[in-house]
Amino acid sequence: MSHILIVEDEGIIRSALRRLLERNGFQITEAGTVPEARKHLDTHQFDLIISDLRLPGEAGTELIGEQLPVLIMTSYASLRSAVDAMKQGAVDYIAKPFDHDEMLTAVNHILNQHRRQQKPTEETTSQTPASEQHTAGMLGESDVMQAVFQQIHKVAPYDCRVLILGESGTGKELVARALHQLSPRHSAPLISVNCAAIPETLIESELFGHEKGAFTGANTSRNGLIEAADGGSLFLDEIGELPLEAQARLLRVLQEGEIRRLGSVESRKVDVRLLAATHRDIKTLVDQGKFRLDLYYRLNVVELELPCLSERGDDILLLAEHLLQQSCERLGKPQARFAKSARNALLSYSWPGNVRELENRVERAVILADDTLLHAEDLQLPKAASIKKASFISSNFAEPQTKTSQFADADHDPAHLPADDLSLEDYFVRFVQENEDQMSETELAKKLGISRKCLWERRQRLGIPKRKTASSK
Ligand SMILES: Nc1ncnc2c1ncn2[C@@H]1O[C@H](COP(=O)(O)OP(=O)(O)OP(=O)(O)O)[C@@H](O)[C@H]1O
Repeated sequence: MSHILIVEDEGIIRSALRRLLERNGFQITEAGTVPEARKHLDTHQFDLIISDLRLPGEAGTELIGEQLPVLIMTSYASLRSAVDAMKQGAVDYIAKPFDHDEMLTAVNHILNQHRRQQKPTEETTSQTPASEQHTAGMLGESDVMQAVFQQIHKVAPYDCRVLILGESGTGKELVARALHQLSPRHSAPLISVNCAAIPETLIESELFGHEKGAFTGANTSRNGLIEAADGGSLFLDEIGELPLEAQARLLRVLQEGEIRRLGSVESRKVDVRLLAATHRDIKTLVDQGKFRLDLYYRLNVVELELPCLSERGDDILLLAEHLLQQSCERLGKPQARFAKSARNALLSYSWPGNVRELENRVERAVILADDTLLHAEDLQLPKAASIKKASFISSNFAEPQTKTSQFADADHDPAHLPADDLSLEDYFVRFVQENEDQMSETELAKKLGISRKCLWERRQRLGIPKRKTASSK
């Protein structure tokens, strides 16, 4: 079980965070100040420190450098202080009040990454060729993944822009992290922005920053995320969703190496390495007039394409075993293993949701199985006939009998139900699946009467990643 040290002087926040993390299987120790935290560090082994930035006496950043990952919380949601913390070596930051899911995602991500980083060190001593097996936490022994790792190692040291392509859940964000970690910029921040998750009206001010009074509600001036990445790398995920106006501004930044905040007449120099990713076929977006050709050329200095999970052969088992071990540890369950039937099922399923879907199915199997030997049924893989749609829908749900997971049976797939029988969620799923090939995320959100951020969040919650289609990769 991972042991986390929480350093927070506000008792209410500290105990709320403790409850959240304990409910999710972590062992917790609390401290109110940095000296108190140091006493615990002297006597106990920890896997992660989560510390408030501003504490009475010494700042939370004083704990950085203890050989442990430090996640900084800041109620002063100023990007500047968070970025400063990252420059000093914090692995991530989170603004208070934090969202529970966001906190758990950050914690799990950091712990996974930390564990993976420990492994290559152990393996280097036993002469394993590190670059071929693990590239900054990515697993894969298949030829296709080895080719990807080689490309990453070749490209990372140079300052060139990289466009990462691949279906949803194939590991595009991990590739961006690897490129940053293996680059000379690794000690500066990597700022990741999901262009599909930021409301269209805010995207320009988030990226480029703004001056006071630049628009209604701009009460103070603010740095944008591009400036926050100065000296480091900027990862623009789902770049295909960037509105055309923001594309024009981004193009200017790339051409001139300068940024102009909204409402400002002055430009500032920025030194940022741009990494971008999309699951869409960006050339089709260019043909449709939705993506600027000149920006595409600027971004696409090196193109790196990730194979779908089903093309990675035995890597499916390698990843599944790894995820199984991680899930058992995280959930505090005895170590489980796959029976032959489960291994065969893992290899013959088509994995439309790729590694993310595999993660979800393995974790659910660990939670629900009564035994430590997991069988094919425990993975609840949809039958061949309903794989294409049903597998997306049930992949994120822990309970086997939820309304959504019953779609694994094609008769209950919302695509086959008459419109009158649909719940609002069914309707949402059906509408998205029927229209996503012809519409951009912005158009879909507009038709549904919700924001793009909300669309993105619901896609995550309902487990309907954007899928490969004629107009998307
Ligand atoms: N080769 C790999 N080894 C280990 N874990 C992996 C690998 N590839 C992906 N993952 C894990 O799968 C999950 C999805 O990966 P990631 O978020 O990088 O995918 P993505 O392509 O960026 O997805 P999306 O397009 O939906 O944003 C993450 O939890 C990541 O850690």
